[in-house]
Amino acid sequence: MLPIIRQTGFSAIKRSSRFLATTQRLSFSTGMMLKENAKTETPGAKFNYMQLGTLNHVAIATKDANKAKLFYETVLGANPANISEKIPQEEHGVYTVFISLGNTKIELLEPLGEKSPILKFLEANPNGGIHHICINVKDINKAVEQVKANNVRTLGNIKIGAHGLPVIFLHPKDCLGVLIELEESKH
Ligand SMILES: C[C@@H](C(=O)O)C(=O)SCCNC(=O)CCNC(=O)[C@H](O)C(C)(C)COP(=O)(O)OP(=O)(O)OC[C@H]1O[C@@H](n2cnc3c(N)ncnc32)[C@H](O)[C@@H]1OP(=O)(O)O
Repeated sequence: MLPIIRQTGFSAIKRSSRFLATTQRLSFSTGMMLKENAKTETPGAKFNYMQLGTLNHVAIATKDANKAKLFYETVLGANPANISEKIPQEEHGVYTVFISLGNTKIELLEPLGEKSPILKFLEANPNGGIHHICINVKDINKAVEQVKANNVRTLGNIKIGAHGLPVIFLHPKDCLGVLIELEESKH
């Protein structure tokens, strides 16, 4: 039994059990070794404070965003009023088109420039495919602190994303094979 449980009574036991369950789930699902001292720290101080929010968008890489946009509109019946223009995101090396679905969005990504981060993905997947998911977080700095404490690599620094809000990408090799973008948002 951990020293913290012996010393601080029943409510601490409940909190510690919840915390340990959380760290065990994290350890199981990511297959990563959690830092040795994490189990003895105050519940919530190092883990689970980033407050994962709703799904912001699912991003689909494509060689031609206008063609993809037409597919969503004409074949899948997306309301044109819910589809954005194709917008260059110079800092990210992509063009984006957003299709609002009410509770979330689809982001169509087309490469912009020779250094676009989605070029290799499209080489490997010439017909395009799901490139990343974006999840809202309340505080991106805390989120970065928490993922780094769990040995998840961030890709580059926090940047301003397509919605004018801070975003950061997490390495797919550290996230069960999924490229994850976190966006600081109230949702
Ligand atoms: C506008 C903005 C916004 O929404 O606000 C955006 O969306 S910007 C959207 C575009 N921006 C970004 O994606 C920024 C973050 N992305 C990156 O830094 C990069 O694209 C990486 C994810 C590191 C991939 O790098 P790179 O293209 O050089 O490929 P790589 O061949 O070295 O990839 C290393 C390993 O990761 C895998 N890998 C690569 N891309 C992946 C993806 N999207 N999902 C899952 N796995 C992926 C590869 O298969 C490879 O695995 P193996 O080693 O097993 O073969």
